[in-house]
Amino acid sequence: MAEAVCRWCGRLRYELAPAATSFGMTCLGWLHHGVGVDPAAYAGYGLGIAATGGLVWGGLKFKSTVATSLGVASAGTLINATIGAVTGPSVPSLIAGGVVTISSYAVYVPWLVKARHDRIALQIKAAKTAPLPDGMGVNVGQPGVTGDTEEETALRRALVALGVPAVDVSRIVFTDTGWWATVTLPPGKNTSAQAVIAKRQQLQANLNLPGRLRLTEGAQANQLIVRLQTTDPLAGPGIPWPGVRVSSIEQPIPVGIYPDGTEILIDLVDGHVLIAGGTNKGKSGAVNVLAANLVACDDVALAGIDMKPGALELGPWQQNMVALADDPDTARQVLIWLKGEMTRRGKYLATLRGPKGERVKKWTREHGKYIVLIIDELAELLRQAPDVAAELMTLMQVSRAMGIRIIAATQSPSEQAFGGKGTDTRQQFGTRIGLPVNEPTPINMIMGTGAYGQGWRLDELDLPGKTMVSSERYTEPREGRCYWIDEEQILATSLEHAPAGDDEGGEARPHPQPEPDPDPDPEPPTPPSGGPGGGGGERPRLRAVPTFPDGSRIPENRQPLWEALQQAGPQGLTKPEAVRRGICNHHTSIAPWLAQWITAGWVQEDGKRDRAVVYVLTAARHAPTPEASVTDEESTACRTSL
Ligand SMILES: Nc1ncnc2c1ncn2[C@@H]1O[C@H](COP(=O)(O)OP(=O)(O)OP(=O)(O)O)[C@@H](O)[C@H]1O
Repeated sequence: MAEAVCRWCGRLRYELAPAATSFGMTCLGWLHHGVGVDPAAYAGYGLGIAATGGLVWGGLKFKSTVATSLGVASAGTLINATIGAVTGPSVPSLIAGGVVTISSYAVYVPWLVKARHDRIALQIKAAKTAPLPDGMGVNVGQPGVTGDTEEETALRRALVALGVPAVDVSRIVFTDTGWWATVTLPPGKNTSAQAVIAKRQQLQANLNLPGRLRLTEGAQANQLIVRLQTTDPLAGPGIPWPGVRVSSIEQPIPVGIYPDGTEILIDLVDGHVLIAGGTNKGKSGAVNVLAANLVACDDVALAGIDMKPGALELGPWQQNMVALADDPDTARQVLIWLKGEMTRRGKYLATLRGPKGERVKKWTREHGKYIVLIIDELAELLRQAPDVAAELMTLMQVSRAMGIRIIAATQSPSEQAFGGKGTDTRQQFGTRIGLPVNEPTPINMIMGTGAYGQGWRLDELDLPGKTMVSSERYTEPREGRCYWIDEEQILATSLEHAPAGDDEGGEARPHPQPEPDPDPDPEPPTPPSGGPGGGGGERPRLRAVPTFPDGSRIPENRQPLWEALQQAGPQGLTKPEAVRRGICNHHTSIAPWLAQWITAGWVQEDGKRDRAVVYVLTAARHAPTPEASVTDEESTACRTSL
């Protein structure tokens, strides 16, 4: 309390000076009255009043405002003290004190305002006209540019040296991690908060205080919030993930913490989530923390698209997922399935009525499981399969009401990465988890238009996993750090929450529908009768894409010939035989294809049969392991049954 009062008095020292002087002199007079005033003292008071009167007379005569003002102030103060000394604490003394104080303010306030205005104007002029040689800065050593703390003084002087002397600096607030203050900037050409934010490095250098400087725009365009972080509680190798914390997707999922120890919460039911940042800055960490919590939710069916070859990132969660795609073809199938599921759910919701007979417009866990699709490397997906952008857009726009959520992670959040003009899916991400980036350019792409200027400085996040989250819950930029989940935790969590009793996962996720057809069926099946229905939908059946031994895709028109060669085995196949089997007709030119395959070493000519060349597929010897071979079976990366 005492400290707060002292700070307040320190801040307003110029404003309080006349009142303090008058009060002090009145008290001195009363003290003198208390100890007894002798004739010599009366003579002293008289002499003093005469001398100050003389000063006033001299000042008026020689037209010196300073001497006159000084004389009037001193005379008033002395008269006040004399009355106090003569009468002691009394009504006349109080009246004299009041009159002197009020009169002094009548003169002092206009002077103070003018002096301050002149000083600021002078500083601005000095900064703008640069009377000093370039690079020397403005001399800010003059008394007057001071605050009531060392930090405020440093800040004021740093701003003056930058050419934007503060009109006002709010009281500095000290926190566990540093301090912050709101600065009101002067009018001028380049004195807006935005302009100062752009010169952050220079201001930090001018400030010359240890710590990291952060600047954001305040409530008004001329207000600047200055934060200096002197200690970083989020530093260090990582904040260990505390384990699964939710049992339903409708609960907020903790993904990290803020410096004050509060958790960063993601409300997945509120909307889709974008996770974006530079390479190796912690995207997978954030994805895994979300996935680890989601696999533990009974009301979630998880699906994944991982564009890292071999589903490197989402692979560990495969057993907890209804489908995991790892290439454009299977990704396309997952999206088609999801769209079918969306339609099915929409039709199911349309059959439901609320307690008052109203239509049900929003999916909740009572209607069945939510479906969460995690896409790792969104940009890569849209680059390799640009045609899915429209599919994705539809899903993102419409699927929320049907209990479908998308979590997309990307490291190159360009417009193209979101589907390009017309299908820019960015607007659909209600929650954005921004991770460190190497340069400011992608910040507005990730956090939204104008975010950089509003302080979403992802480029200033200095450690992997550091994050700024924008969502309905968090509207102000604030630095936090994602939990770090290690491989063992991922494996243990995945195992713990894997569907029990069946490696293929069939038993663990009871399905309201009979085993689905091999091809995704966009027709909405009838919701199950009785229990809470419609939630499960069909597990997508992802088919492996036939490929040549080098992994490239076999074009559709060549697949029958390739398969016929496979079936023929060492006996080989001739063109007339191929024609007889309906693979081609006499006019189809299959020679160029066969020539290509011979060049690639997959097919060999093996003499003649009935005067026609026999072609034998030798690629079996080069073919990959059975798991990866081209068959009618599902790809192992893309499990299909629940
Ligand atoms: N939350 C975190 N806390 C501490 N360290 C982290 C955190 N997240 C990531 N890291 C560190 O950064 C490294 C890279 O993280 P991660 O693999 O998640 O990045 P990424 O952005 O997914 O990479 P890529 O660009 O290859 O997809 C990790 O190996 C780890 O050392």
